[in-house]
Amino acid sequence: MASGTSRDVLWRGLVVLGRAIREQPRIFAVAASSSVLFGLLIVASAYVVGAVVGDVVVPAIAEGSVPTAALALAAAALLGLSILRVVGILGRRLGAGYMQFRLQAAYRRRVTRRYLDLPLSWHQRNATGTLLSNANSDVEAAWHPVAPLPFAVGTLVMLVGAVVSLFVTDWALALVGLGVFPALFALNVVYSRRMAPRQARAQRLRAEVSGIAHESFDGALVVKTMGREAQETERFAARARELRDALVSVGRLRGVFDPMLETLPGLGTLAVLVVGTLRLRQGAISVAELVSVAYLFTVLAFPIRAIGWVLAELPRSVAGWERVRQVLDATGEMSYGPMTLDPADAGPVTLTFRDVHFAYEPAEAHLPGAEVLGEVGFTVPAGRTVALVGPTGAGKSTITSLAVRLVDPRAGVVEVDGVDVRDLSADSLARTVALVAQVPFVFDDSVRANITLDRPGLGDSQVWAALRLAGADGFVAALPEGLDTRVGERGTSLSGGQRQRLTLARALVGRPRLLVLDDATSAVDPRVEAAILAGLRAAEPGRAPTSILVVAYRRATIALADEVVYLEHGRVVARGTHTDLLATVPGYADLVTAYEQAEVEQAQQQGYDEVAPPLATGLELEVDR
Ligand SMILES: Nc1ncnc2c1ncn2[C@@H]1O[C@H](COP(=O)(O)OP(=O)(O)OP(=O)(O)O)[C@@H](O)[C@H]1O
Repeated sequence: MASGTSRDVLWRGLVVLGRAIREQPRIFAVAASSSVLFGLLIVASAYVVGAVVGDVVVPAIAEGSVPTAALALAAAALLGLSILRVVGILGRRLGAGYMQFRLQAAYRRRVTRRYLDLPLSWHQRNATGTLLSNANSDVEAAWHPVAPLPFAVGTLVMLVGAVVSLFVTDWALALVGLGVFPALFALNVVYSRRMAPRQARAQRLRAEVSGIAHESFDGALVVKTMGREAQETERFAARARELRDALVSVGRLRGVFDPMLETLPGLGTLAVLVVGTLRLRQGAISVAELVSVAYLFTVLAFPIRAIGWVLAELPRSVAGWERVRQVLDATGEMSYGPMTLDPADAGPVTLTFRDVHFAYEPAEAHLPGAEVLGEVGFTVPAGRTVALVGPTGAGKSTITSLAVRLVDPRAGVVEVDGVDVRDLSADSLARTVALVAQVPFVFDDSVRANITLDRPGLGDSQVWAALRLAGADGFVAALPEGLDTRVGERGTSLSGGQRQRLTLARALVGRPRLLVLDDATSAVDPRVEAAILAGLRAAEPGRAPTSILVVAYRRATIALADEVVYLEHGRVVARGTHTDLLATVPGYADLVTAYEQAEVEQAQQQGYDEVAPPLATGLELEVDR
């Protein structure tokens, strides 16, 4: 079983190497041919050294003088071989390095590109730490054996050359070679087979350690506030210990096999000297030939290790490659249609949900996912605001994800201006709709970069206009370097409400024709929130009002909406104006009242991060509706 598995790993490893060669054929050709040149030069140098000893040194000792011409020729031959060997080493090393690092870079790009293409459901099933490990250490591991590969290929050619030259020299010495070389090869194979499960385990544990570390850092707040430091440290330490043990076991195996691999060629040289001396006595070989063969055995030892390096790295490479391939082969990415919504028309669009059903993919693929939305139908008319209201878990966030096509419905259709969102091109969709999530994500960059995200054609005037609309111009202007202020990792130098408004400005600067707000201003003072929403609804010179779908919890925000869609258990229970629903739907009235009480308590307990400015004239009337 074990050897079957190792054979399997060996085969799969060779397939991975084959892929590496197919991807970088030219660089591999340069590196491998340099290495073959080096290998053949090793064999040649053994015979040149033998010839120098036999034809120059021995006669010189016998006669007590050295003919200058012979000495000069010997020196020139040895120097020439050395220079050619340097060329071979240079070509091999440069080629192998280029090949390895180019493959790593290409696959890092492919993996991260794939992450961006894969759907939200895939990301929800895969931990961030694992994704980091895939793009980093798994890609590195996959292409690790590429570094010694050209050397190993050159060594194989060198071995064939060495055996042939041994047979040409003397059959008895050739038999010694035939005994030692296959034994070395076999030892390398046994080594790599033993290494296979150990390396695979270490690679898996590396990913797990990275996953736990990432989760602990990400959840540092929870860990600290809940006093879970010790448990979290132990959780990490336990897996780190497993990794340590796995690596120690790798090291132990190395410790056993490395000396054997080192000793075997030495024993070979000894055998050559014993057998060679006998053959010399019999007059079957000359001194030059004996020296050549003994020298050959000495210099062969090191290159043969290259085969071992490749074989020993194969299991780790296979483990890394399989994990990388899982990402590259993962399916479920959304295919986009060819349609676009007329970009010249920057006016608001109509969003329509028609009998939409949705279920999340279950954790276990064979189980059916429970339906979280059923028969959902409503419309956000162009330029109007619709509020989604419902108890927790009712499906509000799911609806916002469907509206911006982060996920697709199981049945039914989501339309923008009468076009199924699945038929829209990715570009057109991104230009038309924008989602602002409850948890804002801010990059460790300047305020300006966070808002423009390198989208073309966005100057400072547009950035300030968006900040104004998002109610963020005041605090940004007060920052030490204004738009150039860096906001720290995840915007740590900003308050929650400031971060939310920054992400709102980011969505607004692209002038979306439909804005989807998933409780996007929850950390902002309610009156500021209402002012922002009122500003978005109002048409200004040069700016049409936006269609807005907003998940709302506050009475003031809900009251601003033209229509309220009230959800319970993934179904639309009632639609109408806030006032109508208050009067006719008891569940709705209870919920809004409960929200209001919670709001008052929150305001009393913590307040908000910024004092509300006076509301725009006339807004108070609207809010108090
Ligand atoms: N990634 C997910 N995988 C599986 N089920 C999910 C996932 N996200 C949400 N759900 C389930 O879908 C249902 C609707 O969730 P959703 O987040 O849309 O509700 P919500 O109304 O926005 O809730 P809240 O007000 O608490 O944010 C819930 O039952 C929830 O458990």
